[in-house]
Amino acid sequence: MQNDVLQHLSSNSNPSDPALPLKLAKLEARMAGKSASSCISTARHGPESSATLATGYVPVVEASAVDSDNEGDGEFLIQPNPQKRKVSESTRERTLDLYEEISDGKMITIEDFEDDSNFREESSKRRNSRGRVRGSGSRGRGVNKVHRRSPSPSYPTLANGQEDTSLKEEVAYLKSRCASLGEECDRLQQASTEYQHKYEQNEKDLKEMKEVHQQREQTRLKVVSDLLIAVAKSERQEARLRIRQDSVRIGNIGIMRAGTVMSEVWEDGQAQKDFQARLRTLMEQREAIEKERKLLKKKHTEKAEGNDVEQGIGEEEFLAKEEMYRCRLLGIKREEDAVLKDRDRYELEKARHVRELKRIRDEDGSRFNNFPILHKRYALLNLLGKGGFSEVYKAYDMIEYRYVACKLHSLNAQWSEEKKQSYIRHAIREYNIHKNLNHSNIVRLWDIFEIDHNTFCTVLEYCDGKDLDAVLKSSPILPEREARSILVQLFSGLAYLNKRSQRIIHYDLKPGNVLFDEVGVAKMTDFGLSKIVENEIGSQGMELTSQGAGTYWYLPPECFEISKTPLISSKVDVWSAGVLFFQMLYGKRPFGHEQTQERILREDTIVKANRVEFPSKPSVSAEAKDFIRRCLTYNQADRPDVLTAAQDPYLSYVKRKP
Ligand SMILES: Nc1ncnc2c1ncn2[C@@H]1O[C@H](COP(=O)(O)OP(=O)(O)OP(=O)(O)O)[C@@H](O)[C@H]1O
Repeated sequence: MQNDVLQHLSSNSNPSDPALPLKLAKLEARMAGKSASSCISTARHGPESSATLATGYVPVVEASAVDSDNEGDGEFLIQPNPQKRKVSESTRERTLDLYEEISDGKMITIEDFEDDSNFREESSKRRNSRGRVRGSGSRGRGVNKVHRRSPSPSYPTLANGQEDTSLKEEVAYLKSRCASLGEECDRLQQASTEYQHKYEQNEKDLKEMKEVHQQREQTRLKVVSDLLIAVAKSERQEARLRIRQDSVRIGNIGIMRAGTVMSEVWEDGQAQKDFQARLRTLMEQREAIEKERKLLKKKHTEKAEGNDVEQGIGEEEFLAKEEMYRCRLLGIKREEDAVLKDRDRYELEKARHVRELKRIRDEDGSRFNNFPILHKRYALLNLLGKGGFSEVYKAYDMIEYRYVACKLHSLNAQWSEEKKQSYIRHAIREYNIHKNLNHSNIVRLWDIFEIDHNTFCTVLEYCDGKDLDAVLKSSPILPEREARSILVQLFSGLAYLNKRSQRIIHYDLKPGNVLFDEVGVAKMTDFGLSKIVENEIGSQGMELTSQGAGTYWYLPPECFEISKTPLISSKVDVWSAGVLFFQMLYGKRPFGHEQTQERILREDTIVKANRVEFPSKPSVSAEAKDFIRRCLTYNQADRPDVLTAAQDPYLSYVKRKP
C-alpha cells in the first residue's frame, strides 16, 4: 500500500521539479513513521530506493528530524536537539489530544491526520487503554464539519515485516465511524435546516401575531375609549340640559357690567319668586284674618257694653268665630313654616346648582375638555372640579381597567421661573409623602407624569361619592351616629400616619379634603401641607415653617403663635378632627364660623378659642361633647396626640366591661 502511494504520488508529481524526490522521501517517512535519515538516504538514492522502506526497517530517530521542513540545504545533517524535542513533544501531545477529540466526534479533519501513522499509533494506544466503548458511545455528539478524502495510508510494519493489523483495524474503525458520523452529520444538517426553517417561520408568525395583537390592542383601546367618551359626552349633555332647566327654576349666574368692570351677579329663578309670592299671599291672608278678628272683637265689645245691640255679636258667636280665626292663623303659620323649609332646601339646592354651574363653566373653559388620552393610558372624561391651581378630571385607566381621578397641575405661564420651581418642588414633596401611603381611609396616589413644560398630572384613586364639604352643603347636620362613623375612619387613617417609621402630620384636615368612595368609605386626601416628623421629637413638637398656610377654622391656637416659631405635632390633626366633628353635629364650626379667613387672623379668633360652647340643638350625647372637648383642648401639652385620641373609648365600637 505504501508503495502504491509512492507510485501514485510519483506519477502525479511534476518531473521537472527537482525537489520532488526529496519531498516524496519526507512524505514517505511521515507516512511510515520512519527516520528522516532513512528518507534522506531514499532521497539521495533516488525513487527506486523507496522500495527499501517496505523491508522492515524500524526507525529510531529524533522526532525533530522528521519535523524539519528545511528543503534547501540538501545535506540533511540532522543533529539531535533536546530543546526542540521538548517543544515538539508537547505539541505532539496537544495534537494527539486534538486527534482524539476529533475522533470523539467534535471536529473531523481527517486529512490532517491520516498521513501521520505515529499519531494513529499513539492515539490507538491511548484509546485502547481507555476502552473502545467511549469511542462508540460518542456517536451522538455534535459534529461540526466533516472533510473526507479517500485515504491512502500506509502502515508501519512490525519487526517481522508484517503490517500492524491492529492499526488497520483502527483505521477501518475510524473510517466506518467517520462514515456514520458523516451520515449523522448529513441528517443533523438536514434537521438543522428544517429547524432553522421552522424557526424562521415561527419568528415570522410571532411577528405577525404581535402586529395583530398590537392592532387589536389599539382597536380595543379605541373601542373602550370611544365608549367611555360617548358615555361622558351624553353625561355632559345631560348635565347641561339639567342645569338649563334648573336655572329657570333655581337661578343663574349673570354678568353685570359697571363701566369697564364686569362682575358676576346671582339672578334668582322662578322658585325664589314662587316662595316670595307664597309668603306674600300667606302674609296677606294673615293680615286679613287679623283685621277680621279685630272687627269681631269690636262688635263683641260693643254688644257687651250695650252700645250696638243690633250689630254686636253675642258671646257664643264671638268665641266660635274667634276660635275659627285662631285656627286659620295657625294654619297659615304652618304653611309659612313649610314654605320656609322649602326655601331652606332651595338654598342647599342653589348651592349645589352654583357649584355645578361653575363646574360646567370650568369644564367648558378647560384645555383638557376634548377627551384626550394622557400618557397613552388615561382617557380623560368629565371635570370633577377645580381647585386653586388644579383641575381634577374623572378618567379611565385603560391599562389597570379602573376609574381614576387625574389632577392636572398647571403652572401659570405668567409666574416667574422661581415661583414655578417652588410650585413644582412643593408638588414633588407632596407626591413623595403621598405615594407610599396605603390605607383604606387615605386616597391612593397611583402615578405622576409630565404633560408639557407647564403642566403635570397626578393620578389618584377615584372617589365616586361627594366630598364632605358637598355632603355638609346639602345636609349641614348629620346624625351623631353617622358623624361618629366618619370620625372613627378619619382617626384610623391618622393613626396609620403616626404608626409609620416616617410619621406624618396632615395639617389640612377639612371637609373638602375628606372624600367618599362609592360605598361611603371616608378617605383623607391632599397632602400638600403635610409635615414629615423627621425624628423623635418631644411633646412640644417640630417647628412650623409654613405658618399662614392652611384653613384657619380648622387649625389649633399653636399655629397662630407669632412671638416665636410655633412647635407643632400630630395634635394639630386632633384639633382639626374635633372641629370637623363639631361641624358635622351642629352644622357650623365652633370658632369663627361666620368669619372670613382674614377676619379670623385680624381678630385673633382662634388665639382666643379657650373654650368650646355647644348649641342646645340638636341634641348630642355627653360622650360626644366630652370627646370634642378633649380634641379642642386649648393647651397643646394637655391635648391628646393622634394615637391617644384614636384609642379613646368614644371611638371604639367594642363594648367595654365596666
Ligand atoms: N380622588 C378624587 N376622586 C374624586 N373627586 C376628587 C378627587 N380629588 C379631588 N376631587 C374633586 O375635585 C375637585 C377639586 O379638587 P381639588 O383637590 O383640586 O380641590 P381643592 O382642594 O379645592 O383645591 P386645592 O387643593 O387647590 O385647594 C373637588 O370637588 C374634589 O371633590
